[in-house]
Amino acid sequence: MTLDLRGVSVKLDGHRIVHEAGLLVDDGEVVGLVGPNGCGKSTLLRSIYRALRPSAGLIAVDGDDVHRMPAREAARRTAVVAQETPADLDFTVSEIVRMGRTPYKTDTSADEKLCVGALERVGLADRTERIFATLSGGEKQRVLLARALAQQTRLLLLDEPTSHLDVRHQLELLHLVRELGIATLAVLHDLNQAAAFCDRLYVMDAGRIVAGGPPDHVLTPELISQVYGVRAVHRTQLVFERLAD
Ligand SMILES: Nc1ncnc2c1ncn2[C@@H]1O[C@H](COP(=O)(O)OP(=O)(O)OP(=O)(O)O)[C@@H](O)[C@H]1O
Repeated sequence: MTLDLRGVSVKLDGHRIVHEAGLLVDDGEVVGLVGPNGCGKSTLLRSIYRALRPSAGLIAVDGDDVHRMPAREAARRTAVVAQETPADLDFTVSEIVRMGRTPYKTDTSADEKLCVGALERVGLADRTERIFATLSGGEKQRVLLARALAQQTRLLLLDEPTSHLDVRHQLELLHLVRELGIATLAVLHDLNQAAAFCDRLYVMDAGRIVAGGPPDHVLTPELISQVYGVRAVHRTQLVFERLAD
């Protein structure tokens, strides 16, 4: 499954927030989207999962325009882990994860098994009957990932998936996503983490994609200073790894 964006512009309330963005995620590739607050990353991601319609350009998943396919077909191809929405709050954990099966119109014991398996993978099999609203921020984020896993798509979109997670759960989520081996586009804020975890990065600034390529090529001190207005300095620091590694 590939994701191909060409000349995508998105307007909100008459303001052009994303300007002619182009990017590519190949099958099995993990690609990061980084950039300063307010540069348009979430807006671009929302246009890919059809929460917003672009004013211009093409968003193709496996060659087909996502905005011209039925919603169910789009949901069979693309899963998203974004921030929680108010609509999720009153459901139990297992109900939320079962929503991942909605595009398939089935309700079988195989679906049930898949959902239990997804919750096991994120380490929350013991929370199935809890009301989503009562979970911690990190637990909520992992439930939303379990829902995306249950959706069994070949393309995964992640919007700041580690923002509420402690260091161990951050590493576990990132490793889990890598293990899935599916095309992934992730909005990330931690540049070191993005560099370690992604095959390629795109950098956004003021609504435009200003750089793209392997992390080492993209995250130069010059670009970081131009885009973020800070100096990048190499220093020895604590690096965190999973105990299993
Ligand atoms: N309805 C709206 N009308 C006008 N501008 C909007 C609207 N919604 C969002 N924006 C603006 O669009 C810009 C891009 O927002 P977006 O959430 O895509 O940025 P982001 O890069 O994901 O930021 P962050 O890193 O802070 O999450 C921001 O300046 C935001 O204020």
